Amino acid sequence: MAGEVLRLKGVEVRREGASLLRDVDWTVAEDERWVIVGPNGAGKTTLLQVAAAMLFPTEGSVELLGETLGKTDVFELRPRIGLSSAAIADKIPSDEKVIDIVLTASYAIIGRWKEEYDSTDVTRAVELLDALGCAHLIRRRFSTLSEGERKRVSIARALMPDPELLLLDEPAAGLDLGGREDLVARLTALATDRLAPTMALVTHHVEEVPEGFTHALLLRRGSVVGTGKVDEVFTDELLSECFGLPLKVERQDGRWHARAVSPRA
Ligand SMILES: Nc1ncnc2c1ncn2[C@@H]1O[C@H](COP(=O)(O)OP(=O)(O)OP(=O)(O)O)[C@@H](O)[C@H]1O
Repeated sequence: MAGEVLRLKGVEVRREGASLLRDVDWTVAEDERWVIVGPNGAGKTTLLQVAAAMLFPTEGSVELLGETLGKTDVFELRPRIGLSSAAIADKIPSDEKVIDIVLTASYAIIGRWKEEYDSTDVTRAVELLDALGCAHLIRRRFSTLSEGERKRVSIARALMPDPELLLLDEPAAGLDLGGREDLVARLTALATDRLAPTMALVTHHVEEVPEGFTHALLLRRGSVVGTGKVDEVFTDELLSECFGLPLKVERQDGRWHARAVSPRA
């Protein structure tokens, strides 16, 4: 049986009197690929921040890669986790070269300074960029990339330190149809790669869930509405409860689709 990567028990996050997460239980095993789905403001990013050891819960316990949050040095724990999020992309200096954005992940820093990288690091960075369809961009400045290219470079960066857990916060947000489909195909390849890390991906849209993702967690107003295997969680009932409107959910050729049920139907 696969080992455990993450276990949240009774996790509560409160900020300025508001409950961002309430009594969240979530367990992730090594060979699982999770999607976290929910409407705006449900707490998805907050949950991912807890899973990335970037945010400590107000209450509850977090076991992460065999360590307990609050009893371990997070600076040793964080490099074992790959995180791709808009918040990180926003911190990248505008003149930073794509190759350096990926390379600097080896030191968990943003912005190349005077560090030395050996040829193995450079080869790995180029291979990752190539796997994500960005090899031709290595000399480009990040600020000149399209939204889709930025997303793919951010994922290559998150994979650079060979993480045990890969967390992707809305990787397909802002992409056009072609860009979304290209990214979903690349994430499908990653999800079905036996050697790829354990993964959790945040999205608003079931259409963005790549094949090969095995489990889903639904969040609404900070609470878990459903958790378990994707096909047991992506039901009309649970997704309707999660988004607060009557939805019809279908799976076709391995991909999911959801639409509102017309009142006349
Ligand atoms: N410091 C804070 N103080 C009070 N409320 C906060 C704070 N930080 C976040 N929130 C609120 O917590 C809720 C959850 O935020 P979070 O970013 O986790 O949601 P989300 O599901 O990722 O949303 P979205 O899909 O819109 O990105 C939101 O309503 C947000 O306004």
